[in-house]
Amino acid sequence: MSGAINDATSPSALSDKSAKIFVAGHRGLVGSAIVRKLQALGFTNLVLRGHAELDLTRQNDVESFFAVEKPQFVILAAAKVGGIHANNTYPADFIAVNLQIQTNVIDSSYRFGVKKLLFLGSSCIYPKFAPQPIPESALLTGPLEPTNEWYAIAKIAGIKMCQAYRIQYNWDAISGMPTNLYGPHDNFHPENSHVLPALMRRFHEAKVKGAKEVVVWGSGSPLREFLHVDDLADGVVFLMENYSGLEHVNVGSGKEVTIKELAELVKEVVGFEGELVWDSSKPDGTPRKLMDSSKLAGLGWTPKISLKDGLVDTYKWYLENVKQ
Ligand SMILES: NC(=O)C1=CN([C@@H]2O[C@H](COP(=O)(O)OP(=O)(O)OC[C@H]3O[C@@H](n4cnc5c(N)ncnc54)[C@H](OP(=O)(O)O)[C@@H]3O)[C@@H](O)[C@H]2O)C=CC1
Ligand SMILES: C[C@H]1O[C@H](OP(=O)(O)OP(=O)(O)OC[C@H]2O[C@@H](n3cnc4c(=O)[nH]c(N)nc43)[C@H](O)[C@@H]2O)[C@@H](O)[C@@H](O)C1=O
Repeated sequence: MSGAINDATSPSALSDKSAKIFVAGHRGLVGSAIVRKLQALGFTNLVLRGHAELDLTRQNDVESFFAVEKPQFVILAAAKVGGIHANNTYPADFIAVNLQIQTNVIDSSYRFGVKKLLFLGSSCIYPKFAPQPIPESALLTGPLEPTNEWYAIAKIAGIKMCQAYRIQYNWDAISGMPTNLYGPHDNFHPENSHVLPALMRRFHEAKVKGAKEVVVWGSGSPLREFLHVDDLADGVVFLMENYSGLEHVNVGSGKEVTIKELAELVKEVVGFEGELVWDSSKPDGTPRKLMDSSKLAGLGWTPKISLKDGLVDTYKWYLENVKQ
Protein backbone atom coordinates (compact mmCIF):
# COMPACT_ATOMS: atom_id res chain seq x y z
CA MET A 1 0.00 0.00 0.00
CA SER A 2 1.43 3.43 -0.81
CA GLY A 3 0.06 6.95 -0.48
CA ALA A 4 -0.24 9.79 -2.94
CA ILE A 5 2.40 11.73 -0.98
CA ASN A 6 5.43 9.52 -0.48
CA ASP A 7 8.52 11.62 -0.82
CA ALA A 8 10.99 12.16 2.02
CA THR A 9 12.08 15.41 0.40
CA SER A 10 8.52 16.75 0.11
CA PRO A 11 7.88 20.13 1.76
CA SER A 12 6.13 18.29 4.60
CA ALA A 13 9.31 16.52 5.74
CA LEU A 14 10.61 17.83 9.11
CA SER A 15 13.83 19.64 8.26
CA ASP A 16 13.79 23.23 9.60
CA LYS A 17 14.79 23.34 13.30
CA SER A 18 12.54 26.38 13.81
CA ALA A 19 9.49 24.53 12.45
CA LYS A 20 6.46 24.98 14.72
CA ILE A 21 5.59 21.56 16.12
CA PHE A 22 2.60 20.79 18.36
CA VAL A 23 3.31 17.76 20.55
CA ALA A 24 -0.12 16.84 21.97
CA GLY A 25 0.13 15.01 25.32
CA HIS A 26 3.60 16.34 26.14
CA ARG A 27 3.37 15.48 29.86
CA GLY A 28 2.71 11.78 29.24
CA LEU A 29 5.12 8.87 28.82
CA VAL A 30 5.34 9.21 25.04
CA GLY A 31 4.82 12.96 24.60
CA SER A 32 7.52 13.83 27.13
CA ALA A 33 10.01 11.51 25.39
CA ILE A 34 9.21 13.08 22.02
CA VAL A 35 9.78 16.56 23.48
CA ARG A 36 13.14 15.42 24.92
CA LYS A 37 14.13 13.99 21.55
CA LEU A 38 13.08 17.06 19.55
CA GLN A 39 14.86 19.39 21.98
CA ALA A 40 18.01 17.26 21.85
CA LEU A 41 17.90 17.54 18.05
CA GLY A 42 17.73 21.34 18.33
CA PHE A 43 14.06 22.02 17.54
CA THR A 44 13.28 25.36 19.14
CA ASN A 45 9.63 26.08 18.35
CA LEU A 46 7.56 23.46 20.16
CA VAL A 47 3.94 24.28 21.00
CA LEU A 48 2.86 22.56 24.21
CA ARG A 49 -0.45 22.63 26.10
CA GLY A 50 -1.31 20.64 29.23
CA HIS A 51 -4.69 18.98 29.60
CA ALA A 52 -5.84 21.72 32.02
CA GLU A 53 -4.99 24.48 29.51
CA LEU A 54 -6.50 22.75 26.45
CA ASP A 55 -8.95 19.86 26.73
CA LEU A 56 -8.59 18.13 23.37
CA THR A 57 -12.06 16.55 23.67
CA ARG A 58 -13.57 20.07 23.27
CA GLN A 59 -13.96 20.76 19.56
CA ASN A 60 -14.37 24.54 19.82
CA ASP A 61 -11.33 24.90 22.05
CA VAL A 62 -9.22 22.77 19.73
CA GLU A 63 -10.29 24.79 16.69
CA SER A 64 -9.52 28.09 18.45
CA PHE A 65 -6.09 26.78 19.46
CA PHE A 66 -5.21 25.76 15.89
CA ALA A 67 -6.59 29.04 14.46
CA VAL A 68 -4.32 31.06 16.77
CA GLU A 69 -1.19 28.89 16.92
CA LYS A 70 -1.19 27.48 13.36
CA PRO A 71 1.39 24.73 13.99
CA GLN A 72 3.20 23.37 10.92
CA PHE A 73 3.59 19.83 12.28
CA VAL A 74 1.57 17.79 14.79
CA ILE A 75 2.54 14.68 16.75
CA LEU A 76 -0.57 13.28 18.43
CA ALA A 77 0.48 11.57 21.68
CA ALA A 78 -2.53 12.65 23.76
CA ALA A 79 -4.98 9.87 24.52
CA LYS A 80 -6.86 8.04 27.25
CA VAL A 81 -4.35 5.28 28.04
CA GLY A 82 -4.18 2.44 30.56
CA GLY A 83 -3.43 -1.20 31.18
CA ILE A 84 -5.63 -4.25 30.93
CA HIS A 85 -7.69 -3.45 34.07
CA ALA A 86 -8.37 0.19 33.09
CA ASN A 87 -9.31 -0.80 29.52
CA ASN A 88 -11.68 -3.47 30.84
CA THR A 89 -13.26 -1.25 33.52
CA TYR A 90 -13.77 2.05 31.65
CA PRO A 91 -14.79 1.03 28.09
CA ALA A 92 -16.90 4.15 27.53
CA ASP A 93 -14.01 6.47 28.42
CA PHE A 94 -11.56 4.55 26.24
CA ILE A 95 -13.73 4.68 23.13
CA ALA A 96 -15.32 8.12 23.56
CA VAL A 97 -12.36 10.19 24.80
CA ASN A 98 -10.00 8.73 22.20
CA LEU A 99 -12.44 9.22 19.33
CA GLN A 100 -13.03 12.81 20.45
CA ILE A 101 -9.35 13.74 20.88
CA GLN A 102 -8.18 12.23 17.62
CA THR A 103 -11.12 13.48 15.55
CA ASN A 104 -10.68 17.04 16.82
CA VAL A 105 -6.90 17.10 16.42
CA ILE A 106 -6.72 15.38 13.03
CA ASP A 107 -9.55 17.44 11.49
CA SER A 108 -8.30 20.78 12.86
CA SER A 109 -4.76 19.96 11.77
CA TYR A 110 -5.95 19.49 8.20
CA ARG A 111 -8.24 22.52 8.18
CA PHE A 112 -5.74 24.93 9.75
CA GLY A 113 -2.88 24.12 7.38
CA VAL A 114 -0.68 21.63 9.26
CA LYS A 115 1.83 20.19 6.76
CA LYS A 116 2.18 16.78 8.36
CA LEU A 117 0.60 14.88 11.27
CA LEU A 118 1.65 11.67 12.99
CA PHE A 119 -1.03 9.69 14.82
CA LEU A 120 -0.07 7.07 17.41
CA GLY A 121 -2.07 3.85 17.65
CA SER A 122 -1.15 0.68 19.49
CA SER A 123 -0.43 -3.01 18.84
CA CYS A 124 -3.88 -3.82 20.31
CA ILE A 125 -5.44 -2.79 16.96
CA TYR A 126 -4.60 -6.27 15.63
CA PRO A 127 -6.83 -9.36 15.96
CA LYS A 128 -6.42 -11.36 19.16
CA PHE A 129 -5.14 -14.36 17.18
CA ALA A 130 -3.17 -12.54 14.48
CA PRO A 131 -0.23 -14.32 12.80
CA GLN A 132 3.03 -13.78 14.71
CA PRO A 133 5.02 -11.63 14.20
CA ILE A 134 2.09 -9.39 13.23
CA PRO A 135 2.47 -7.58 9.89
CA GLU A 136 0.71 -4.29 9.19
CA SER A 137 -1.57 -6.18 6.75
CA ALA A 138 -3.19 -8.11 9.65
CA LEU A 139 -5.35 -5.07 10.49
CA LEU A 140 -9.09 -5.87 10.34
CA THR A 141 -8.61 -9.56 9.58
CA GLY A 142 -10.21 -10.99 12.74
CA PRO A 143 -11.91 -10.37 16.11
CA LEU A 144 -10.18 -8.13 18.68
CA GLU A 145 -9.07 -8.97 22.24
CA PRO A 146 -12.23 -8.26 24.34
CA THR A 147 -10.41 -6.51 27.24
CA ASN A 148 -9.33 -3.66 24.96
CA GLU A 149 -11.65 -3.68 21.95
CA TRP A 150 -13.12 -0.24 22.76
CA TYR A 151 -9.69 1.41 22.77
CA ALA A 152 -8.66 -0.62 19.71
CA ILE A 153 -11.75 0.46 17.74
CA ALA A 154 -10.93 4.12 18.48
CA LYS A 155 -7.31 3.59 17.39
CA ILE A 156 -8.40 1.82 14.18
CA ALA A 157 -10.71 4.78 13.46
CA GLY A 158 -7.70 7.10 13.88
CA ILE A 159 -5.64 5.14 11.34
CA LYS A 160 -8.56 5.15 8.92
CA MET A 161 -9.14 8.88 9.42
CA CYS A 162 -5.51 9.60 8.51
CA GLN A 163 -5.84 7.38 5.42
CA ALA A 164 -9.14 8.99 4.39
CA TYR A 165 -7.73 12.53 4.64
CA ARG A 166 -4.66 11.46 2.64
CA ILE A 167 -6.84 9.91 -0.08
CA GLN A 168 -9.45 12.68 -0.31
CA TYR A 169 -7.26 15.76 0.35
CA ASN A 170 -3.76 14.48 -0.55
CA TRP A 171 -2.81 15.52 3.01
CA ASP A 172 0.27 14.11 4.74
CA ALA A 173 -1.11 12.21 7.77
CA ILE A 174 0.75 9.07 8.89
CA SER A 175 0.22 6.52 11.69
CA GLY A 176 2.76 4.70 13.88
CA MET A 177 1.76 1.59 15.89
CA PRO A 178 3.96 1.23 18.98
CA THR A 179 4.24 -2.00 20.92
CA ASN A 180 3.99 -1.97 24.78
CA LEU A 181 6.08 0.98 26.01
CA TYR A 182 7.78 1.91 29.29
CA GLY A 183 10.24 4.46 30.66
CA PRO A 184 10.45 7.80 32.49
CA HIS A 185 7.11 9.56 33.11
CA ASP A 186 5.17 6.28 32.92
CA ASN A 187 1.96 5.87 34.92
CA PHE A 188 2.76 3.94 38.13
CA HIS A 189 -0.85 3.69 39.36
CA PRO A 190 -1.36 0.37 41.26
CA GLU A 191 -4.39 -0.77 39.21
CA ASN A 192 -4.79 1.39 36.10
CA SER A 193 -1.21 1.25 34.79
CA HIS A 194 0.48 -1.20 32.42
CA VAL A 195 2.24 -4.29 33.74
CA LEU A 196 5.82 -3.00 33.82
CA PRO A 197 5.31 0.15 35.92
CA ALA A 198 2.74 -1.68 38.08
CA LEU A 199 5.25 -4.41 38.95
CA MET A 200 8.11 -1.96 39.46
CA ARG A 201 6.07 -0.09 42.04
CA ARG A 202 4.75 -3.27 43.72
CA PHE A 203 8.22 -4.83 44.02
CA HIS A 204 9.69 -1.56 45.27
CA GLU A 205 7.00 -1.13 47.94
CA ALA A 206 7.36 -4.80 48.98
CA LYS A 207 11.15 -4.39 49.27
CA VAL A 208 10.77 -1.27 51.43
CA LYS A 209 8.19 -2.96 53.70
CA GLY A 210 10.11 -6.23 53.87
CA ALA A 211 7.09 -8.14 52.48
CA LYS A 212 7.54 -11.86 51.71
CA GLU A 213 5.29 -11.99 48.62
CA VAL A 214 4.19 -9.91 45.65
CA VAL A 215 0.98 -10.61 43.73
CA VAL A 216 1.23 -10.67 39.93
CA TRP A 217 -1.89 -10.84 37.73
CA GLY A 218 -2.94 -13.69 35.46
CA SER A 219 -1.05 -16.88 34.62
CA GLY A 220 2.32 -15.37 33.70
CA SER A 221 2.22 -17.11 30.31
CA PRO A 222 1.20 -14.21 27.99
CA LEU A 223 4.01 -12.89 25.81
CA ARG A 224 4.62 -9.16 25.43
CA GLU A 225 7.06 -7.10 23.38
CA PHE A 226 8.50 -4.07 25.22
CA LEU A 227 10.13 -0.94 23.76
CA HIS A 228 11.78 1.83 25.77
CA VAL A 229 9.99 5.13 25.15
CA ASP A 230 13.24 6.89 24.15
CA ASP A 231 13.56 4.39 21.28
CA LEU A 232 9.93 5.05 20.37
CA ALA A 233 10.53 8.83 20.33
CA ASP A 234 13.52 8.29 18.04
CA GLY A 235 11.34 6.16 15.76
CA VAL A 236 8.56 8.77 15.72
CA VAL A 237 10.96 11.53 14.64
CA PHE A 238 12.40 9.12 12.04
CA LEU A 239 8.91 8.53 10.63
CA MET A 240 8.17 12.26 10.55
CA GLU A 241 11.34 12.77 8.53
CA ASN A 242 11.31 9.69 6.32
CA TYR A 243 7.83 8.26 5.80
CA SER A 244 4.77 9.61 4.05
CA GLY A 245 2.75 6.55 3.09
CA LEU A 246 -0.89 5.49 3.41
CA GLU A 247 -0.31 2.38 5.53
CA HIS A 248 0.42 2.57 9.28
CA VAL A 249 3.89 1.45 10.44
CA ASN A 250 4.68 -0.95 13.32
CA VAL A 251 7.24 0.29 15.86
CA GLY A 252 8.51 -2.57 18.02
CA SER A 253 11.67 -4.00 19.57
CA GLY A 254 11.27 -7.41 17.91
CA LYS A 255 11.93 -9.09 21.30
CA GLU A 256 9.29 -10.67 23.52
CA VAL A 257 9.21 -12.08 27.03
CA THR A 258 6.57 -13.92 29.05
CA ILE A 259 4.98 -11.94 31.88
CA LYS A 260 6.69 -14.40 34.25
CA GLU A 261 10.09 -13.57 32.72
CA LEU A 262 9.29 -9.86 32.91
CA ALA A 263 8.29 -10.18 36.57
CA GLU A 264 11.55 -11.99 37.39
CA LEU A 265 13.56 -9.30 35.61
CA VAL A 266 11.79 -6.40 37.34
CA LYS A 267 12.19 -8.20 40.67
CA GLU A 268 15.94 -8.50 40.04
CA VAL A 269 16.36 -4.85 38.97
CA VAL A 270 14.39 -3.60 41.99
CA GLY A 271 16.16 -6.00 44.35
CA PHE A 272 13.08 -7.66 45.89
CA GLU A 273 13.97 -11.02 47.40
CA GLY A 274 10.57 -12.55 48.19
CA GLU A 275 8.21 -14.80 46.22
CA LEU A 276 5.78 -14.21 43.33
CA VAL A 277 2.13 -15.21 43.82
CA TRP A 278 -0.06 -15.46 40.69
CA ASP A 279 -3.64 -14.10 40.86
CA SER A 280 -5.53 -16.21 38.31
CA SER A 281 -8.74 -14.20 38.82
CA LYS A 282 -7.14 -11.40 36.76
CA PRO A 283 -7.30 -11.54 32.94
CA ASP A 284 -4.33 -12.54 30.78
CA GLY A 285 -5.52 -10.58 27.75
CA THR A 286 -3.99 -11.32 24.36
CA PRO A 287 -1.80 -14.46 24.54
CA ARG A 288 0.88 -13.00 22.26
CA LYS A 289 1.35 -9.79 20.25
CA LEU A 290 4.81 -9.58 18.74
CA MET A 291 4.80 -7.07 15.92
CA ASP A 292 6.61 -7.46 12.63
CA SER A 293 8.59 -4.22 12.44
CA SER A 294 10.49 -5.14 9.27
CA LYS A 295 8.82 -2.35 7.29
CA LEU A 296 10.37 0.26 9.60
CA ALA A 297 13.69 -1.60 9.62
CA GLY A 298 13.58 -1.56 5.82
CA LEU A 299 13.26 2.23 5.93
CA GLY A 300 16.47 2.31 8.02
CA TRP A 301 15.37 2.47 11.69
CA THR A 302 16.05 -0.02 14.51
CA PRO A 303 15.79 0.32 18.33
CA LYS A 304 18.87 0.52 20.57
CA ILE A 305 17.86 0.03 24.23
CA SER A 306 17.75 -3.51 25.70
CA LEU A 307 14.97 -4.42 28.15
CA LYS A 308 17.47 -4.86 30.98
CA ASP A 309 19.13 -1.45 30.40
CA GLY A 310 15.72 0.17 29.97
CA LEU A 311 14.48 -1.30 33.25
CA VAL A 312 17.55 -0.06 35.13
CA ASP A 313 17.04 3.42 33.64
CA THR A 314 13.32 3.41 34.49
CA TYR A 315 13.87 2.26 38.09
CA LYS A 316 16.45 5.02 38.56
CA TRP A 317 13.88 7.54 37.30
CA TYR A 318 11.22 6.02 39.58
CA LEU A 319 13.47 6.34 42.63
CA GLU A 320 14.30 9.97 41.84
CA ASN A 321 10.80 11.09 40.84
CA VAL A 322 7.96 8.90 42.08
CA LYS A 323 8.59 6.92 45.26
CA GLN A 324 7.29 8.42 48.50
N1 LIG B 1 2.00 3.38 27.07
C1 LIG B 1 2.03 2.40 26.18
O1 LIG B 1 2.46 1.27 26.49
C2 LIG B 1 1.57 2.64 24.78
C3 LIG B 1 1.09 3.86 24.34
N2 LIG B 1 0.69 4.01 23.03
C4 LIG B 1 0.12 5.27 22.54
O2 LIG B 1 0.98 6.37 22.79
C5 LIG B 1 0.19 7.54 23.03
C6 LIG B 1 0.63 8.18 24.34
O3 LIG B 1 0.46 7.24 25.39
P1 LIG B 1 1.17 7.44 26.81
O4 LIG B 1 2.16 8.52 26.71
O5 LIG B 1 1.54 6.10 27.29
O6 LIG B 1 -0.04 7.92 27.69
P2 LIG B 1 -0.02 8.88 28.99
O7 LIG B 1 -1.27 8.57 29.74
O8 LIG B 1 1.28 8.76 29.69
O9 LIG B 1 -0.11 10.33 28.37
C7 LIG B 1 -1.26 10.75 27.68
C8 LIG B 1 -1.24 12.25 27.61
O10 LIG B 1 -2.46 12.68 26.98
C9 LIG B 1 -2.99 13.75 27.74
N3 LIG B 1 -4.44 13.82 27.62
C10 LIG B 1 -5.33 12.85 27.93
N4 LIG B 1 -6.58 13.29 27.72
C11 LIG B 1 -6.46 14.58 27.29
C12 LIG B 1 -7.39 15.58 26.93
N5 LIG B 1 -8.72 15.36 26.96
N6 LIG B 1 -6.93 16.77 26.55
C13 LIG B 1 -5.60 17.03 26.53
N7 LIG B 1 -4.66 16.13 26.85
C14 LIG B 1 -5.10 14.90 27.23
C15 LIG B 1 -2.58 13.43 29.17
O11 LIG B 1 -2.67 14.57 29.98
P3 LIG B 1 -3.13 14.37 31.51
O12 LIG B 1 -2.20 13.36 32.09
O13 LIG B 1 -3.01 15.73 32.06
O14 LIG B 1 -4.54 13.87 31.44
C16 LIG B 1 -1.16 12.94 28.97
O15 LIG B 1 -0.26 14.02 28.88
C17 LIG B 1 -1.27 7.11 23.02
O16 LIG B 1 -1.83 7.37 21.76
C18 LIG B 1 -1.18 5.63 23.24
O17 LIG B 1 -2.25 4.96 22.65
C19 LIG B 1 0.76 2.98 22.14
C20 LIG B 1 1.22 1.76 22.52
C21 LIG B 1 1.66 1.48 23.87
C1 LIG C 1 -0.22 -1.33 25.50
C2 LIG C 1 -1.41 -2.22 25.65
O1 LIG C 1 -1.73 -2.34 27.03
C3 LIG C 1 -2.90 -3.11 27.37
O2 LIG C 1 -2.79 -4.40 26.97
P1 LIG C 1 -1.85 -5.44 27.70
O3 LIG C 1 -0.63 -5.67 26.90
O4 LIG C 1 -2.64 -6.64 28.03
O5 LIG C 1 -1.42 -4.62 28.98
P2 LIG C 1 -0.96 -4.71 30.47
O6 LIG C 1 0.38 -4.12 30.51
O7 LIG C 1 -1.98 -4.11 31.34
O8 LIG C 1 -0.91 -6.29 30.82
C4 LIG C 1 -0.02 -7.17 30.22
C5 LIG C 1 -0.06 -8.51 30.89
O9 LIG C 1 0.53 -8.38 32.19
C6 LIG C 1 -0.30 -9.00 33.18
N1 LIG C 1 -0.06 -8.38 34.49
C7 LIG C 1 0.51 -9.00 35.55
N2 LIG C 1 0.51 -8.22 36.62
C8 LIG C 1 -0.01 -7.03 36.20
C9 LIG C 1 -0.24 -5.80 36.87
O10 LIG C 1 0.03 -5.63 38.06
N3 LIG C 1 -0.79 -4.80 36.13
C10 LIG C 1 -1.10 -4.95 34.81
N4 LIG C 1 -1.62 -3.89 34.12
N5 LIG C 1 -0.92 -6.13 34.15
C11 LIG C 1 -0.38 -7.14 34.84
C12 LIG C 1 -1.69 -8.82 32.63
O11 LIG C 1 -2.60 -9.71 33.24
C13 LIG C 1 -1.45 -9.08 31.13
O12 LIG C 1 -1.42 -10.47 30.89
C14 LIG C 1 -4.09 -2.51 26.76
O13 LIG C 1 -4.32 -1.32 27.38
C15 LIG C 1 -3.93 -2.33 25.27
O14 LIG C 1 -4.93 -1.51 24.83
C16 LIG C 1 -2.59 -1.80 24.86
O15 LIG C 1 -2.46 -1.14 23.87
